[in-house]
Amino acid sequence: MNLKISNTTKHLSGTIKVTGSKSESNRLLILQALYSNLKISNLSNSDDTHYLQKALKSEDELVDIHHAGTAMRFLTAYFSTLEGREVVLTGSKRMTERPVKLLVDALKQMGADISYEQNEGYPPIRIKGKKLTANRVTLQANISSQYISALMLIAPSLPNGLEINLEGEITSTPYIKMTLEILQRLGIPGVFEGNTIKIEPTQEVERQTLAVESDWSSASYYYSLAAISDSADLKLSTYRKTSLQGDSCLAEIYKQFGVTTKFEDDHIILKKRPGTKPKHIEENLQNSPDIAQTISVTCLALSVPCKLTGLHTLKIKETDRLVALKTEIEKFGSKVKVTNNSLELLPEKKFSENVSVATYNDHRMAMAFAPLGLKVPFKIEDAEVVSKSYPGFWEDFEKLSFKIEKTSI
Ligand SMILES: O=C(O)C1=C[C@@H](OP(=O)(O)O)[C@@H](O)[C@H](O)C1
Ligand SMILES: C=C(OP(=O)(O)O)C(=O)O
Repeated sequence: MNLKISNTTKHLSGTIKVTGSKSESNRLLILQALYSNLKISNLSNSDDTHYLQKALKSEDELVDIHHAGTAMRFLTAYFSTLEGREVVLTGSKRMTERPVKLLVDALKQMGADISYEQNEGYPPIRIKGKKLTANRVTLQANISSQYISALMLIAPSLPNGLEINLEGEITSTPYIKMTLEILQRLGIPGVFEGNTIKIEPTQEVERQTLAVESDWSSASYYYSLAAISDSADLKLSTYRKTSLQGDSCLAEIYKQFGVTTKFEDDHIILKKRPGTKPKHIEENLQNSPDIAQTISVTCLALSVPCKLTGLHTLKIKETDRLVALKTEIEKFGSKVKVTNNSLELLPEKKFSENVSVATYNDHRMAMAFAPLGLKVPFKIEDAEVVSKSYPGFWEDFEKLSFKIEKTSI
């Protein structure tokens, strides 16, 4: 499905209920599989969460989690602990290019039986579930925090708990802290100090319901809309002032664009102070890689030069996001320089017309570009990709006066 999008509204206003955080949901689902006393509310309706739920219920040997990276990593650890169960865990073509070696090696250190079905280091993998008794593991922490969260999630179910020693610079740290805090909220003792994480063995947790906060990465597209608009008044629910999600740093980052965030009850109100535009933007996004695309496009729309660093994980996500951003932003006439871990935007004041943005099976390519419709009409290819994290995205944008038409390219 290709969409032509535009929006000529001067003042943006509306109320949007954003789906639950995919990161929180996917952690809680693994924990629910280990501790049946746990109930979850406001679960994400994303494809990734859906495929994880399906995988956890499946009794088949072949388990396919499509594009869901966290599900792939979390299930690799989970299935390794299921005694007597044998699965082949696979995903989309892109998933077979997303590395799992560091996680597999760590699990093997703990006694797991995992082998590669095709290419060493990548899915599909065959896992023969075993009782894992080792209580100490070391792994490199600068490639993906998902490997570390995966180990932390199974840690309390191991007979001796787990001590995880992290080597090298730790990337995407807020996601590790989110995992720890969710464990602690369930009553599972754990600490993360320096380069060491320790999780205590826990047989049972108390009966309880944990409420998932709505997704902050999804909120980023509304921050971008507010920043690009002449004026805005947007109400997003359900959000909390103290979030487990690192992407809540958006509230701070978008102040530079004149976007204010007011926390009220269970929602936030975004307002745009008219006439505020930064001279340039410089951010290290090592702790919040998923908002790199959003910020790049906000800056493109406002012709604000920007330099984003800490982007070394972007190459192994749904697509190589650095290359994808450069290719698609340059279609609008601006220049982009990328390295292995940074992106620099050298914007032009005008936008090329009749651009068609390719999305590379990456939900965030579609959603990050969408707010640019406030400045110039353009097309988005394969717009249904948004369902990976936010299936209702286009309906929600229509509520904000976006004109969205199906088109052939
Ligand atoms: O643990 C998580 O829920 C996630 C961790 C991050 O991945 P990396 O640690 O690979 O950067 C993030 O990009 C991803 O969308 C979700
Ligand atoms: C990187 C992402 O997801 P995952 O790694 O779980 O596929 C994302 O949602 O931006």
